[in-house]
Amino acid sequence: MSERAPVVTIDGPSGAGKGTIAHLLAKHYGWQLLDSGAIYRVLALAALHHNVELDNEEAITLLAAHLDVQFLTGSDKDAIKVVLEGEDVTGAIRTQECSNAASKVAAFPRVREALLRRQRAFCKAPGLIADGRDMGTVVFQTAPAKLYLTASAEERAQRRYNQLQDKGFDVNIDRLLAEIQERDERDMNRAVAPLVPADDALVIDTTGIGIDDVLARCINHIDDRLSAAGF
Ligand SMILES: Nc1ncnc2c1ncn2[C@@H]1O[C@H](COP(=O)(O)OP(=O)(O)OP(=O)(O)O)[C@@H](O)[C@H]1O
Ligand SMILES: Nc1ccn([C@@H]2O[C@H](COP(=O)(O)O)[C@@H](O)[C@H]2O)c(=O)n1
Repeated sequence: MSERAPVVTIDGPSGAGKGTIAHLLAKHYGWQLLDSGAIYRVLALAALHHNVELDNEEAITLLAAHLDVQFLTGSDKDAIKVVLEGEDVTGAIRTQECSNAASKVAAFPRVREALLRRQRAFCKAPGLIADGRDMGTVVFQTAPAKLYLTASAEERAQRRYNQLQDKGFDVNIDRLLAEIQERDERDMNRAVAPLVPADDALVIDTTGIGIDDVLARCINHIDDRLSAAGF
């Protein structure tokens, strides 16, 4: 990690609003953005493409160590293009199949180890907003400002339902809720880097709170923590 580039970590379960807030914060501060979930999603997709069994830790670790992925920012800074082995997979990594597969491969300790350096390389001046599950607890443990966003599983399922409906997908809310609960269970109870708030994270329960309010609370906290840390 570059010595003086500050990192803000945002962890939490699926649908808590991490990605939304991370993008807004990256824009607000003019910093780099790490969507670490996208790395696990790309790895899962690579496994599916190469017919690697999702329970084969050794083969998945090898894939992780050699993952040929690029995150490209074009003129529209909000849109990050994800390219796996030369193929644009920006949309393909967002399917429900890929979400579940990502959370399976993410449970392997050696896979997580193999992806650590790649994630830390995102930390560059003037600063980094890092979104994931273990950003504050493992990957950027010394970050000066840490956030943990959460919301009830029902609200998170409703948000995902609205998001998918807006995109024209026909979805079933009970199924979305079951998938969110299954992923929470796997992410929170795995042996390595389980999803928990870092001891020094500000936890925000966003149930019933709009995006603008959540953003304002995050900025207040970050500004306080950065100035306390001398940034
Ligand atoms: N506070 C909020 N109130 C209402 N809707 C929200 C709020 N925060 C985010 N959303 C909406 O919820 C959906 C999911 O948000 P987002 O993708 O940011 O979640 P996430 O935590 O990054 O999920 P994942 O970990 O699965 O990527 C989006 O459609 C977003 O606009
Ligand atoms: N730091 C992280 C980020 C993600 N994961 C796993 O990947 C899955 C997909 O993540 P999204 O944020 O894109 O939904 C997630 O369910 C986790 O299993 C992780 O382990 N660590």
